[in-house]
Amino acid sequence: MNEVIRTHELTKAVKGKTIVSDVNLHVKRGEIYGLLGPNGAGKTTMMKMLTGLIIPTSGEIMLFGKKLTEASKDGLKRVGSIIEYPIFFEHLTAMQNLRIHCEYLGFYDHKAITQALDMVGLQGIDDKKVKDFSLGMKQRLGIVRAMITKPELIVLDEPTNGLDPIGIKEMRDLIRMLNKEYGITFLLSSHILGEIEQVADRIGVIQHGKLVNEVALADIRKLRTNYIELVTSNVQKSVYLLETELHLSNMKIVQDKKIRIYNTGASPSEISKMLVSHDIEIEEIQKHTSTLEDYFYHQIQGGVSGE
Ligand SMILES: Nc1ncnc2c1ncn2[C@@H]1O[C@H](COP(=O)(O)OP(=O)(O)OP(=O)(O)O)[C@@H](O)[C@H]1O
Repeated sequence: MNEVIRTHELTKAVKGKTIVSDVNLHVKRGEIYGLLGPNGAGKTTMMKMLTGLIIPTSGEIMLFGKKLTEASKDGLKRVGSIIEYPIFFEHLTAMQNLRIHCEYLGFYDHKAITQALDMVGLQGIDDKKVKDFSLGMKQRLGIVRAMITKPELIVLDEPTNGLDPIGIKEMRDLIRMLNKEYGITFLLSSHILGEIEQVADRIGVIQHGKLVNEVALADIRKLRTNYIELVTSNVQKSVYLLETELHLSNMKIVQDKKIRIYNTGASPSEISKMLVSHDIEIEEIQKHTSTLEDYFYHQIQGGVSGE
């Protein structure tokens, strides 16, 4: 079974308002899948349905190839999750919190707790109460708690929200390590492309409750193109000269005064030298590479920021 999650037309409506609409999501075993979308797009609602916290209005969820229903929640035993913020008993230590969690699950294995603490670098904090933890440590402890039952899939809702840059990097490294060393599949959500692109293998873009696209980051990177952008008031004559003098053919006029020249062997200085020698006035000339932001911007027409 290569697919850990597959949904078919998954939909959630609350009080007549559709929050998640006909989503067909596919998460493959062993990958880090990033669900990317602006605030309010429906990411948390998706994750709540996938982890059995809320019931879909319609559609289907397959977890590890088995249908998730009210009557059959077997697949959830193989899933760990943190949805929204991890909540702890603040006046207790990490170990005490984890013991209570294990007792609640009816699963007590002291070794599994210490192993999980070691794995995320939280060893040696036995006496420290959770109220004295940084947000980054709380997030790590949340992951320990999600990992105790040795899940094959971990679902994390905005795991870097509120963390400082060092905390963000540590969280990213931890997710990567757990994925590579222990083969854990991850489903993460974020509203920041710059963050998710550094950790995810594949991205699903969600907006207004709809999954706009699912794409492997490696495939988008292959689509990146280089181009030179030229601004001049004499567009027609410039195009003619570029074709006849430099034998460039792959270009388009993108605005009144702007020409984009794609896959060119010529450099901006060669182009400007040639045009100037024909009395063309150049207002601006610059080399560009299309970015991931460009790609996603076109996907959702400006709804996701690359901040
Ligand atoms: N129980 C509910 N009742 C009414 N509206 C809800 C409910 N749950 C979510 N919503 C609305 O549905 C939309 C999607 O919410 P959701 O929390 O899933 O989005 P999100 O992508 O996770 O955004 P955020 O990052 O801001 O949490 C929002 O407009 C939210 O206000």
